[in-house]
Amino acid sequence: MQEEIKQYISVILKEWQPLRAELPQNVIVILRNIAEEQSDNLAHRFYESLFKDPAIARHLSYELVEEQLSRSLSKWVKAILTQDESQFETLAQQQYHVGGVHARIGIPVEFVQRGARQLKYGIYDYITQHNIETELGLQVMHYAAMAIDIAIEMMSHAYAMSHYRATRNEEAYRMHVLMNNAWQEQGKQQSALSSWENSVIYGLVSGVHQSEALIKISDSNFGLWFRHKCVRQFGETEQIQQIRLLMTTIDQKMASLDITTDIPVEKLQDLLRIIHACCQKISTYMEMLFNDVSHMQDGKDALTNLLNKRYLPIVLKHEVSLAMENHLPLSVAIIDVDFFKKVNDEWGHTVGDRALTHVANLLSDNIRASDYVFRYGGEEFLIVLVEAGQSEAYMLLERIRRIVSSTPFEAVSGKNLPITVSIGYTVHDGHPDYNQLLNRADVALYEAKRNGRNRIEQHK
Ligand SMILES: Nc1nc2c(ncn2[C@@H]2O[C@H](COP(=O)(O)OP(=O)(O)OP(=O)(O)O)[C@@H](O)[C@H]2O)c(=O)[nH]1
Repeated sequence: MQEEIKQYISVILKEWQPLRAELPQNVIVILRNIAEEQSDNLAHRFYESLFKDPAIARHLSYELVEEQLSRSLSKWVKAILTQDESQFETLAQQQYHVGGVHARIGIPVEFVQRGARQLKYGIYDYITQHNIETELGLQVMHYAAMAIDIAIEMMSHAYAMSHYRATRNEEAYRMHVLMNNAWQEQGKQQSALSSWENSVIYGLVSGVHQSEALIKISDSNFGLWFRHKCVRQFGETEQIQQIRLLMTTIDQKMASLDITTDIPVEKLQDLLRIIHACCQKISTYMEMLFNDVSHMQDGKDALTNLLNKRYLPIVLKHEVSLAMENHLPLSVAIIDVDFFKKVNDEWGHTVGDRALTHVANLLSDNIRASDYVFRYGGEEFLIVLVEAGQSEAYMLLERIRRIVSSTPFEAVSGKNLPITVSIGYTVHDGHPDYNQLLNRADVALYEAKRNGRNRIEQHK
């Protein structure tokens, strides 16, 4: 779990734990009774209030609520009202999980808050209907309301963070597009870097440095671009951090010069060597940065030219809501190259890379125009098969499996290697969280591997 979330949880638990620790036994008993007798009713009340608003239909179906969500919410109510401090840590993590699911499904936070209000009304009704003595009733209501608020706050935090990440991705994407032409920008900045290097070399060698202050790299045109635009456009990537370190090294070396006196030749040569080596490294990191971006910009994986994973959530979210709105089938498959490590080990990474491109090409040549194929991980691919239920997905995937195993891959001239893939797939079951599709396809893939590879398994 991220450090930021851990800290957040620890602050909230510090508030929640004493509330629970100080509860008198008779309050705990009533809370337990409410949980036992009322949690199903409260869950029902929660969803009933939501379905009064037609806007919720975009996010949830009655069937899903009936079959799954109501039960989960009832369990949630029980846990919030009855669990003690020893279980709070787990409870907190569950709130984060739920908040993340809500963000993926796109259930707005205000709907959850509206439903939570119904839980409080329900608990209040219980207290008044059971003629619970005022002081006791007040304590029950106080704890129940606080505990619900605390749990919802954690959920909302997870939701907001998830949204923030998605927005940041979108913003990064927009910034890339704004850059218009990455190659042009790259050329411009590479030449700003060389021109700074040249003027520093000239200054140092010709002694101009004694009369004019040498410009630090961080204050040069390149440095300004780096500090203001580059970091914002690319985010805190590994390359950005390396470039920053290299710039600091250069500036520190230059600051240590005594420019009022002549610099000894060896010292000068040493400095020039360092500056040159650092600038070359900066240049290489810049190239990597722009290379990644130009591929990111069109959502493509650099090696295989397939879609990269970054935009998978956008596609899956869209396809899942289309499937739900139009009652259409949808399948997702994860495809993994069998014993791929052996290919790398025996033939080297370059051949391994070519094998991946070979499989990627077979996949994209053999899916329907409507489907999506992603590079999902190292030697894993993911296919989104739109409007394909169990049998159609199986047919399409079986065709792909056969084509891969029967198309020769020439590792080196005259030497063909057998390549096979294992496939796990699953059919959308109406749940709005696309992560479930990914998890289920993954489990099925594991089965396909376990059952001997070069085969397909479906998760049911
Ligand atoms: N050449 C190359 N290799 C990669 C790339 N990405 C991941 N790999 C390699 O893929 C291999 C995956 O190996 P494993 O996960 O052990 O699985 P496997 O050998 O395919 O065996 P099974 O999946 O169990 O059939 C590792 O050796 C990775 O280094 C890549 O982009 N290029």
